[in-house]
Amino acid sequence: MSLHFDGVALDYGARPVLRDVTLHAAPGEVVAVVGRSGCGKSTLLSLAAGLLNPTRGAVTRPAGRVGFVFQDARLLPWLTLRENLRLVAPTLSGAQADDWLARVGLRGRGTDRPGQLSLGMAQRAAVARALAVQPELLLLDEPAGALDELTAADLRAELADLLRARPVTTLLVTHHPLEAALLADQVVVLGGRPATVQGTLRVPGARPRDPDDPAVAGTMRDLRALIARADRAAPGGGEAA
Ligand SMILES: Nc1ncnc2c1ncn2[C@@H]1O[C@H](COP(=O)(O)OP(=O)(O)OP(=O)(O)O)[C@@H](O)[C@H]1O
Repeated sequence: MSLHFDGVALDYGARPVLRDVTLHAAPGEVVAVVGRSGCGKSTLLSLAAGLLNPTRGAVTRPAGRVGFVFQDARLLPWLTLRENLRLVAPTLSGAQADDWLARVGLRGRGTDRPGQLSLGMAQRAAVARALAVQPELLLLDEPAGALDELTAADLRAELADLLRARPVTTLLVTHHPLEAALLADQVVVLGGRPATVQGTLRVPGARPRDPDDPAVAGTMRDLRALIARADRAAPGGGEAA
């Protein structure tokens, strides 16, 4: 099922945040959204989740469940990993929950509590929880943002494999050009204040992609050029600008 933003504007009270945002994610497609801090990426995810309504324009969302992964795992510390999964997917048996954990490299950890995990393991458990609901839409908000680079690389590889095994329409917010180049089919660059779509890039090559593939480096170059052009076209577009 697909996700469509058509001419979407969003104001918080009198404050315009997004203007004329159009993007389309076909069924099973991964669309990455990159942009400077504060430009409205989380707002875009809230619109995609149906937690906010656009001020103007239309958001057409897949009917069905939504899986979320945030920058931090947000597991309930007093529950086991198995119980954390079953809290959001109550129809799962304990064995099925363990199976999801095994798919993200956490075989045999179902009875652990979040406090027993490293950051990277907790983040993988959050991915398992998001996918265990069998979502029609997956929303990833900087999923590797809090991880060191080696752990982030593992998580990205894990996500790439999972999304190939079971494609889900996905909106991925990231600051990281490599993450977009590895995981996305399409990258949307947001910029300006209020933020508009400054450009869209189709990422060549089938997923999963090898980080050492020269095509991935080429995508990152193109993406950086697009971001730099967006900065010139819409200066002052973010808190970091
Ligand atoms: N509930 C709200 N009410 C008013 N303003 C808000 C609200 N939520 C966010 N904003 C403002 O809207 C703008 C966009 O915020 P948003 O969190 O969507 O940006 P972002 O690109 O996700 O930022 P970051 O990358 O730092 O997470 C910011 O200027 C923020 O201060």
